[in-house]
Amino acid sequence: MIYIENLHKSYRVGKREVSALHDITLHIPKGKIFGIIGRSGAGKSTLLRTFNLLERPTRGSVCIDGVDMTTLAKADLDRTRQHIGMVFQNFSLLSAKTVGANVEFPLKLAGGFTREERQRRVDELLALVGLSAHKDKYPAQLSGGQKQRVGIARAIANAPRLLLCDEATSALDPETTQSILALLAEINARLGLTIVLITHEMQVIRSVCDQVAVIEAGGIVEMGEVSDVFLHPQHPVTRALVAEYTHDDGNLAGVRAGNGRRVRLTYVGETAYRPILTHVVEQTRATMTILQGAVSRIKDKPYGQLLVDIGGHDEDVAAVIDLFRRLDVHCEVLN
Ligand SMILES: Nc1ncnc2c1ncn2[C@@H]1O[C@H](COP(=O)(O)OP(=O)(O)OP(=O)(O)O)[C@@H](O)[C@H]1O
Repeated sequence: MIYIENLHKSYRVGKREVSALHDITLHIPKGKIFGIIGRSGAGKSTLLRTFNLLERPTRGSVCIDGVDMTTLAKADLDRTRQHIGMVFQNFSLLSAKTVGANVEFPLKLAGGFTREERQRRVDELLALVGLSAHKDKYPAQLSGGQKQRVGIARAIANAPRLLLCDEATSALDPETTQSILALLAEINARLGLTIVLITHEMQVIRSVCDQVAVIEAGGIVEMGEVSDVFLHPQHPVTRALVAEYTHDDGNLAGVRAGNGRRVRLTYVGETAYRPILTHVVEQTRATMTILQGAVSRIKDKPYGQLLVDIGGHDEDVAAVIDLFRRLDVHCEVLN
């Protein structure tokens, strides 16, 4: 649905040309939630803003549903933009207008609706985001999470095909963040809307995204299904972002264990519910010490990740690793 090819963006700062994005190529399938993660200054906002041409690329193409946005004349671009919603970190609500009027605003801009039609649509949208009781309040009377719900209702008012989220949860506390992410997931599932979000938090990616691109210094360094990238990060930047989230640096300085092999075990799907550790301990002669572990979910998929120390004779340790692999457990030997 979205194809970005060989995209470059540079800014002129004084006499210097500063490159913000270089050679970005990515494909986002229809109906998916696609996350772009990176550190501050990596180029996330610039990249997101090229999707609706708020930033015009210096080179390259941005094709949405077969139309290269960079080739559109102003009137066509304005029309196409009405099918691309955007949600902002600071909500960007009109403070002098009520919640209802904020959501109605893009419908008025688009034109073609009667007053009654607009009111019906506003009521529908406020029900969808759980704010029916707040229609006549002003933004200042709402919590951050409620403001973002208004921002989302406004962004999807014209039934866009694509929703761009610019750090939509960065200003919110962890609990509110989860409720907003759940709302985005629900909208994605119910309306089949493609969502592209940028974030600096792996937690956001893990909770809702299907696919992810990791961006660093204006280039994509790793991209793929979230379960692959999160559980088997390859690039140092991705490894660091995952390690910050899991508090797992692979060394666990200060944790004392035997002199065995330190192994990271990763398993996804149904395996997460099976008593595999008991099975392996019963079947082999090695000892096993759990140094760190988590059983959680990547979007809807359960996974487990354990750091263990496996002690015993070399052949016993090898037998354990072999048995884990036969049980579909990914083993990464760290020492
Ligand atoms: N209008 C501009 N003029 C000059 N340089 C810019 C401009 N906008 C962005 N840049 C530069 O482009 C690079 C990418 O910036 P961008 O805002 O896209 O990063 P980011 O990953 O979104 O960062 P953050 O998470 O801090 O918002 C940075 O080096 C930034 O200084």
